[in-house]
Amino acid sequence: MSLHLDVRFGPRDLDVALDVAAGQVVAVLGPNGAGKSTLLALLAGLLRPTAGRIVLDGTVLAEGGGAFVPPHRRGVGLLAQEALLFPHLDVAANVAFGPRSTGASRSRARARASEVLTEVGMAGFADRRPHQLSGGQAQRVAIARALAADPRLLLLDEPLAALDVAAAPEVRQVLRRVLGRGERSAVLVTHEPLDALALADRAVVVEAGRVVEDGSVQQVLTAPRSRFAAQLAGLDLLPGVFTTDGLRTPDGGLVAGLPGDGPAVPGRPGVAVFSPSAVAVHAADPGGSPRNRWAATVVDVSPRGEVVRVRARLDGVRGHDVADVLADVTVGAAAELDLAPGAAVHLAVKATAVRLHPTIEGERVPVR
Ligand SMILES: Nc1ncnc2c1ncn2[C@@H]1O[C@H](COP(=O)(O)OP(=O)(O)OP(=O)(O)O)[C@@H](O)[C@H]1O
Repeated sequence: MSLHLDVRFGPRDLDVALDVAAGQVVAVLGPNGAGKSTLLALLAGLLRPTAGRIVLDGTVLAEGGGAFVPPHRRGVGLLAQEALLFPHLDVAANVAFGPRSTGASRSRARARASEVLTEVGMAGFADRRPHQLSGGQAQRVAIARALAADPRLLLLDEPLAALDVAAAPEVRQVLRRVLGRGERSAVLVTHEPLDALALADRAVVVEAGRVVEDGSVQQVLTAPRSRFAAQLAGLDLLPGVFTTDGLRTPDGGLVAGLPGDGPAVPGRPGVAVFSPSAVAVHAADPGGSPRNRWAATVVDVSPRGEVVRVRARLDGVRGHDVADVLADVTVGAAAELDLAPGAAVHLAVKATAVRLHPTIEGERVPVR
């Protein structure tokens, strides 16, 4: 199976292109309201794209203003946050429901249910009713139900989000097993970077209805190019435009750094990424090289284990919260500098601690 999607959904300003190769698991990350659920709804057939198309294994599932395959004929399985089992059916009948509704005989559907219940470690629960299951067990049954119809593509919408901390690991294990063999393609919407690391091969970051980042999960979390991924990874990120000397940031300054992944083409957008631990905080301008020094105002100071995390807003930028820089300083330094919201500070970070990555923001991801 392979998925090719290049769609617009006008009412929610979504414009996304995405290809998923056979057996690949793609995690879709992004802030609230970014369009992740809308993307899944378009794939599942709950919404029609206003333009563009979705093609699964050569079959056009939906085309703006044209073809539209209804949800139950798509060969797409959807797993939601809640298990949503039929309360009046036992576990086996819940799982057999999918194959039955696509025409399998009763015995064939039962046999298939038994196979997938074994796969998720729930074979011993076939006769139970949903109300006799824990949250984690119910979600494992829901996974079995999604698999029973042999979907060409699995859609997972925050499958662990509704589970308590004790149940999430066992369900994550089951998903690892189910997705880890490279036999099933899946799109996994998650807020949790650990789930992306544990379950996905690739991560796509969606912000404001656009793909702003697409790479291996590792790459997205260690060398983020989007504000959202930088927050997930706990890194600083300043957006800007490349010049021949570095990256011009919204405060008008120039950031120098080491090359990142990809070319720094003058005039093209990029980001400077660095760790809060690499940022030095001073009461007065430390002087020295003119680069990578900013006058800033402290907006928040919070303890964080052994260090104090300072959030400071660059003075050259107005009403632009992307220009906040996080700095981790020792408790002693925070006291000595008398750091509190409103304090004027100077920040400095060495060029060798900064990576300059090109970004795809504002561009369409090329469709292969
Ligand atoms: N049923 C709806 N009707 C109209 N607009 C909607 C509807 N659902 C979502 N939207 C809007 O569409 C945009 C994308 O929302 P969507 O739910 O897809 O984001 P999301 O990334 O899934 O967010 P979350 O992480 O909060 O679930 C948002 O601006 C949202 O307000």
